[in-house]
Amino acid sequence: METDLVVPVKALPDAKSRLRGAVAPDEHANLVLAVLLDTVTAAGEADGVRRVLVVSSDPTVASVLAAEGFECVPEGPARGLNEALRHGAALLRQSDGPDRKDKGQIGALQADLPALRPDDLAAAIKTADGRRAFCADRQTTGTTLLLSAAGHPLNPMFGVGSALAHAASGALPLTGQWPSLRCDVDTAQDLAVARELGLGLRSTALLCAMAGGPIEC
Ligand SMILES: Nc1nc2c(ncn2[C@@H]2O[C@H](COP(=O)(O)OP(=O)(O)OP(=O)(O)O)[C@@H](O)[C@H]2O)c(=O)[nH]1
Ligand SMILES: C=C(OP(=O)(O)O)C(=O)O
Repeated sequence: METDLVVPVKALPDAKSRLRGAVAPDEHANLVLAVLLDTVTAAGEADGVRRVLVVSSDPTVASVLAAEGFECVPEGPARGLNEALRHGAALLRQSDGPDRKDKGQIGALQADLPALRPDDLAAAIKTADGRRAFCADRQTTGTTLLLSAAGHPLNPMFGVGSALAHAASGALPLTGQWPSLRCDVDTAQDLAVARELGLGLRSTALLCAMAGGPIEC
């Protein structure tokens, strides 16, 4: 069985506000884009992943992803992270052929995993084995990956304390090590941890290119 992933991204001027200050103000949007590209590149290379669909109404996000060959659709009429995820999941389900209808697993993957390794994501999906499941972030309170049960709705509950909410909804906590899947970057400190794990090519290139930036190359 293969899994389709929805990756939500806010409008760039508002995105990753807690990460502001990690790089110069005029590089913030480029950092958000580099982190996104590293995330979707690794996700697309993971065994068990069939499609990666970004949901964002930001035109720059859409054009950068299109240029790199990734799928992006605008948000639907309802605003908010969980609404964007539901919208992406519905579009994926609608486009399923008869062989997959009502059988596929859909996941929500955060867009801020710049150290993501395809093998960590593949191992988490394999462990879920078609069950509703989630992977908590390294602080254990947030969620970096939520998987629907095969053929069932995603029912996303992202937001403050989402790990508890997902567990309470019956999702299986995925407890493997998978540090790259747990390291979402909300703050400059998270970015430093991701850097220790090993950033993807885009984030590495951006940070290296910045004179006096946080990475010495
Ligand atoms: N499409 C869409 N994505 C969203 C929305 N709200 C949050 N996201 C995305 O959901 C993911 C998780 O959100 P956060 O980690 O809180 O990221 P953020 O909201 O950009 O960060 P902060 O401004 O620091 O809270 C990020 O990839 C966001 O871009 C939304 O309303 N629509
Ligand atoms: C919205 C979430 O992300 P974060 O905690 O990284 O803001 C979440 O984990 O549910």
